[in-house]
Amino acid sequence: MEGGKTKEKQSAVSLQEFVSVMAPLIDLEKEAEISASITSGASRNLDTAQKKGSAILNLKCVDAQTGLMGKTLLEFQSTKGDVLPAHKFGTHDVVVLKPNKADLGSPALGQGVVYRLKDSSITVAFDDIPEEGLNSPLRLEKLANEVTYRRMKDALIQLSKGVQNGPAAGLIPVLFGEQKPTVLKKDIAFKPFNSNLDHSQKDAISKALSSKNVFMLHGPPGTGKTTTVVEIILQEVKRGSKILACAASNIAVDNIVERLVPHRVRLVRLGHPARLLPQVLESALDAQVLRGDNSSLASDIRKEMKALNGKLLKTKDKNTRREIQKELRTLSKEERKRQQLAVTDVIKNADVVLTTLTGAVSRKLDNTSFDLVIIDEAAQALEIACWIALLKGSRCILAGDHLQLPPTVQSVEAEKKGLGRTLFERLADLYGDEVTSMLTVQYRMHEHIMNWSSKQLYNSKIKAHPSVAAHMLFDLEGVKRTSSTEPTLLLIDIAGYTVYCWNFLN
Ligand SMILES: Nc1ncnc2c1ncn2[C@@H]1O[C@H](COP(=O)(O)OP(=O)(O)OP(=O)(O)O)[C@@H](O)[C@H]1O
Repeated sequence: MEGGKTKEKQSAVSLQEFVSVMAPLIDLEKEAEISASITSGASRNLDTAQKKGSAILNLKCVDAQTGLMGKTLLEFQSTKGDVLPAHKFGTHDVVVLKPNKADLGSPALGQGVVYRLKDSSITVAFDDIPEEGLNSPLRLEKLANEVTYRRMKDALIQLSKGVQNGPAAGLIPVLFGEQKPTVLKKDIAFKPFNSNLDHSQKDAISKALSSKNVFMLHGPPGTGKTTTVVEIILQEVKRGSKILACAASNIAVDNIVERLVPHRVRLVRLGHPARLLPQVLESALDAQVLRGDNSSLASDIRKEMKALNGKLLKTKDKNTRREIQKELRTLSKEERKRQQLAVTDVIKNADVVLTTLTGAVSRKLDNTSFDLVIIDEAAQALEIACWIALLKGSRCILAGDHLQLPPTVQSVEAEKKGLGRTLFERLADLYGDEVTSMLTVQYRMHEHIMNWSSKQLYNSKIKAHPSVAAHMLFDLEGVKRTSSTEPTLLLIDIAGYTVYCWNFLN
């Protein structure tokens, strides 16, 4: 396996060492994130919070729409001008809505996920519409993502105890170097769904299919890592495997969903609808639940309950009231059961469940185990986040490139002590070529751009596919051949206003 020239191999880590080292590092990282957010001591004051970008004050609610699978979308604008003040909110952030004048620690009117951002407005998806307070000035506060840390801590606890009988019982010793990985001696032949696969992709897929516990797909930039992951999923579904496919980011998960949908795979995408790309919403759990029989039964029950509640308000007779309340309790129990059944049905019937790594902790997956857990972009995910998903399966495939950017770690101390060292990198050191295949044909860039990284990082093994090897910007439709489109690579030093131009063709 290619490991770059400067990287030093680190010694194997035991399960117990991993657990004891990681637990305090997760706390450090959580503290670093909280201290950058509104709840920190440094920003107890709302104006400071707004200056830091973690709160937007003086908002008015200008529109409310239902949609997005039962969520309520509330749009907010500034009461003080056309443009929102500078802020650090992004789509997918979890936020709370409060009256503008409420104290920092006061309860929220509602919690939601940022759905859309414009210069002049911010739209948030709420599960329930806040009942009161929307007519007064409001503010939004960005929440530190504490849930993620809690989920990682839980995975660590599960790892350290009680997993002996879980689905990953056989996988854990292999990933901590206590047992050797098992690989079938004979490569598995398969009939590809994608007829364009190159030799390195086919070879990797064959090896992935013959792996018994762990396989690593090393995909340098533009070499078709996700294309290969999709083919592996299709082949595994054909074999009858139930698969959990994850990545650290929502966008990477959606990318796989989009590529699987044309193959009519029975799949379900878990996650808040406000966080999904519009083109994958049909595959979302919420959408499929709403289409199910149990869900329409639950909705009938809710209508019945609404009518009964109306009757209850008008009834004075004690006995009749008691009867109605009893009936309401029974109906409420039935409604919850139907909702849960609707979710269970969808997950049970799916061959592929797709979610972010931290989303894999969902209660909805509590009683489901998988034949295979696939993690895309595994070299950009914290190892402990990978374990949230890995604990649910007996076999795993990790796809990534540990020679590209590592995951972002906010705490300098946690970074120094190893929080950012990925499972992908660790296994590359532990087992290397034994469990790894590298993709070697790239489909993205001109050969001259590729050559540098190929030589420095991948032992000159990467080849450019003929379709891109010599392609130039001016080959694109509508792009003129000029001094700035002629060079293969143009670096502009904007700090010194000096333009350096490398024309690799000369
Ligand atoms: N065998 C192939 N034949 C032709 N085109 C291919 C092949 N494999 C991948 N591609 C194309 O190469 C591009 C990169 O593929 P893909 O997105 O799967 O790669 P990746 O390695 O995941 O990318 P990234 O560098 O973003 O991680 C895509 O446009 C894809 O369609």
